[in-house]
Amino acid sequence: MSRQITIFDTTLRDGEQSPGCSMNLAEKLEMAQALTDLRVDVIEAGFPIASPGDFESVKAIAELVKGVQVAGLARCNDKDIDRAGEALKGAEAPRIHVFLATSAIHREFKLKMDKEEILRRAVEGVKRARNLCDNVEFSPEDAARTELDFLCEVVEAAIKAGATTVNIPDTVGYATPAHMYNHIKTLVDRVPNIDKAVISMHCHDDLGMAVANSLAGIEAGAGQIECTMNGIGERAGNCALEEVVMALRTRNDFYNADTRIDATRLVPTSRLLSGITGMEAPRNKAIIGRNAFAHESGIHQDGMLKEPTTYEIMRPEDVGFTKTDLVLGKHSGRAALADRLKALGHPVQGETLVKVFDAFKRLADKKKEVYDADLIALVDKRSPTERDWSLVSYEVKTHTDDPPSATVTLRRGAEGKTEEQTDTFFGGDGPLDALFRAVEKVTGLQMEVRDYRVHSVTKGKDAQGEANIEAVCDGRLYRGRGVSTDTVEASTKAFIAAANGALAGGGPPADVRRNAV
Ligand SMILES: CC(=O)SCCNC(=O)CCNC(=O)[C@H](O)C(C)(C)COP(=O)(O)OP(=O)(O)OC[C@H]1O[C@@H](n2cnc3c(N)ncnc32)[C@H](O)[C@@H]1OP(=O)(O)O
Ligand SMILES: CC(C)C(=O)C(=O)O
Ligand SMILES: [Mg+2]
Repeated sequence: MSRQITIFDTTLRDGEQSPGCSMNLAEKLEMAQALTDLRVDVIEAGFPIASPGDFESVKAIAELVKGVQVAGLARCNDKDIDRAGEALKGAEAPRIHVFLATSAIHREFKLKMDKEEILRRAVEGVKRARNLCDNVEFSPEDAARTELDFLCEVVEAAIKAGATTVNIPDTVGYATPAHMYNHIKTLVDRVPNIDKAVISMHCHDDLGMAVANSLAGIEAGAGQIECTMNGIGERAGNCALEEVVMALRTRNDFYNADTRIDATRLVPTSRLLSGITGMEAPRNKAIIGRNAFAHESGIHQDGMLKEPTTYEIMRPEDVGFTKTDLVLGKHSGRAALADRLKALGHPVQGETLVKVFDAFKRLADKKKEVYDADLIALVDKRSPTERDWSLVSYEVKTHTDDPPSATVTLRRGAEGKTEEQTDTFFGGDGPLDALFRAVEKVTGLQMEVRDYRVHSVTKGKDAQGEANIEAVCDGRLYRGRGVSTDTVEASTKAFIAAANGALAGGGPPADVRRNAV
């Protein structure tokens, strides 16, 4: 049977200390409910002495949430502890969390207290909190940089005074996994009453090791992890809840430990927090980032289609994503392209797949990501007849003081028997008009553009533009559509498509349409 690790969430306290992450009461309440639904064991709701607003938030959260412990932070002084006790009065399961730094640097420069005074104040603080609440956590702040002998002494005294949890913070993110393992193992081996309290990890991410250090503590015997959603917190942040929870679950074979967390709520909770704080998680963030279950490389996509465990150690549904995302781009291969086209209702195989794949790669070289609409635009093409012109190249020159000029090269004919023609037009109302006139010169048609629209059919800066043109030729109306990442090219293609319609003839009378409108 797996050992159950307590998840102490401090998103609303240490997380909120992250510059730019302050939350108002309504936001804190919404977040506290989401953390309860996520099934964290403890919510550290705030630091009640910090401000009237923080006191009210802790009080409101304590009264709102059920089935979860609510903690309030306090320094080792009477006012802080009493204020925390007051804020937590309405909680179903309150916890007072008192802290006092123990490292030499903090003793000498910040607190200006010697070891003796630290010991005395820690004991007094824990005892005062115990008079208000049965559930008391003590944190020797900066424990990771505290002399081990003194740390053992303080921890033993805090437990004797009534602490039910002893939290071992790496306040400045200085530790490495071996360092943290050694700290916790030393406490386990040397503190005589250590079995009377739960050992907790509270690691910061200054060297990017908060999750690894927390896990090292679990290996050495810790039973609680303090963490925040998306890893927000002081400076580089705290241990990320989603990462440490999924590390324990995915590597249960190694840790033989798990949590009560409903992991399917990780992504929604992460997104709620990003929405509230305006701090988006990076795309490549483990577990909850947009790329965490996305694959663009052909070899990986092929593996994923054959068997998802080839390239994924967790299932996206397990953490709250709907599915794996096979992103089509310049690194993708035929397997993923054919799979996506089939899902879009355009199954292609054999020679057609080879041709579409070729066009897809050329498009992907121009675009960061190829979207479904791009693919449909690639395959949804009527086959050209021998009479139809297609665009080979264009050049357009435009200047504020000179009239534009445009040169187009068009091709027509069947395989092996094609002709290319180039012509140039000087003048016109603008670059597009000059291009359309150049097309007219090649095709020998006279077309009057009656309607012209261009819009984006895919997302992003490198989106595909779609141009639609209605033009009149010999009193009849013809429509054309063109798609490209370059809107000028899309427009020229649309005009050529309308011209091909005119070459075929048989368009509706132009004035009939006008009356209908
Ligand atoms: C590692 C951590 O995350 S600790 C939590 C950090 N979080 C915060 O600080 C957020 C909320 N803080 C605040 O709103 C304010 O700092 C308050 C209201 C708590 C205190 O404000 P002030 O009274 O103006 O004090 P200030 O913040 O300037 O300095 C902190 C004081 O607390 C003392 N102190 C720090 N930690 C402790 C402690 N655990 N126990 C007792 N005293 C402490 C400092 O020595 C300093 O005392 P001094 O003024 O006698 O030198
Ligand atoms: C208050 C304590 C637990 C803290 O946040 C830290 O030491 O990082
Ligand atoms: Mg902290």
